[in-house]
Amino acid sequence: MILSYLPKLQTHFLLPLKPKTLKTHFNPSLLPLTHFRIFSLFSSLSPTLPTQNPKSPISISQQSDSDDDDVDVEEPHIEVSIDKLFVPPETDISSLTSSSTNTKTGWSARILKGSNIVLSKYASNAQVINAEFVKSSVATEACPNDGLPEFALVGRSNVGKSSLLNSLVRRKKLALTSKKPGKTQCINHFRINDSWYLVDLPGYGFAAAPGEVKKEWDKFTKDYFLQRSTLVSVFLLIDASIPAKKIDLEYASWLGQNKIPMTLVFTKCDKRKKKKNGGKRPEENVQYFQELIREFFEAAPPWIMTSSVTNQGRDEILLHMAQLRNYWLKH
Ligand SMILES: Nc1nc2c(ncn2[C@@H]2O[C@H](COP(=O)(O)OP(=O)(O)OP(=O)(O)O)[C@@H](O)[C@H]2O)c(=O)[nH]1
Ligand SMILES: [Mg+2]
Repeated sequence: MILSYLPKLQTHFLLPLKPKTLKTHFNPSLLPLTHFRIFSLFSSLSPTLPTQNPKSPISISQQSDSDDDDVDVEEPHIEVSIDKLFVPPETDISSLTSSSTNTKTGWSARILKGSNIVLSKYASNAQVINAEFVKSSVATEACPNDGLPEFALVGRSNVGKSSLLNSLVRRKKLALTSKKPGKTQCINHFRINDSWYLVDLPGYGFAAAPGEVKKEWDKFTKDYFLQRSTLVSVFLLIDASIPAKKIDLEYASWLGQNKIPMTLVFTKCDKRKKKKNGGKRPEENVQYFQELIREFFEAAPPWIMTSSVTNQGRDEILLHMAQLRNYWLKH
């Protein structure tokens, strides 16, 4: 096995930064939704997309099964232009615009629901059969050294990193969660199916911890990103129930500048009451974030909408992790 970063061969995975510095001020309201090219491609977890004229938008509904007070049953629509799709290497997307299956391989590309991620032939063995906590570390050198591939969950304190991990492994309390920001304080390794790791990290931004302690978290977390050779991709969590935060854009920018592969995971998509959340629906916040991120990235990073309450996006993230992992293992 060659322990190299997945994206080295593909600009789609590299997400190169434009040579720009982050603006100190941004105003999402200056970026109306009409700036998006109206061209939709979506799929559910059905084997192929329905036949569509690529110029006519496809409506996709995302139903919630939660009875949370903050959840409503409105079906959101997000539109993604074809040039904003995340296309894994060796993936032919011609079948996205037709129902035809590649006759040689019997395989046909599709887009994961609530995301811009095209599913490739590498997306196998996505189920979690077992998951176990392995260790907590506060330095990269102290992390497990068995060479297994891993995915790290990072994001602002309280964004839902530990909750997402529990959702992915279908366990309520494998990772500890709290309403109080600052719960996770170490690099926590969880081994999945004895073959790969999910890594829960401390949050950045506001946390119930002294400044010096938070600086220390930031230092060992960033050192881990820069040094960890088995890190396949970072999953940067963004709260979709509130408008974009500058600190999240700065974090995405830092990851990009350091060429660290990244997937954006929008959390708390079940929180849909406009009044409670600054007047925007999660899908609107997601779209604004896409627009803002375009300032810093030449290619669209992969992104996906999730909820640890309704488990929205759980199967899709596992499929995406499977394709990143299997590609990494073969290259
Ligand atoms: N409605 C809703 N609440 C969520 C979701 N994910 C997490 N939460 C809540 O958000 C709070 C923080 O969740 P955690 O998973 O502990 O967040 P974290 O990012 O690990 O936080 P730190 O470890 O402190 O950095 C908890 O009260 C969770 O129940 C979600 O998808 N929807
Ligand atoms: Mg946590």
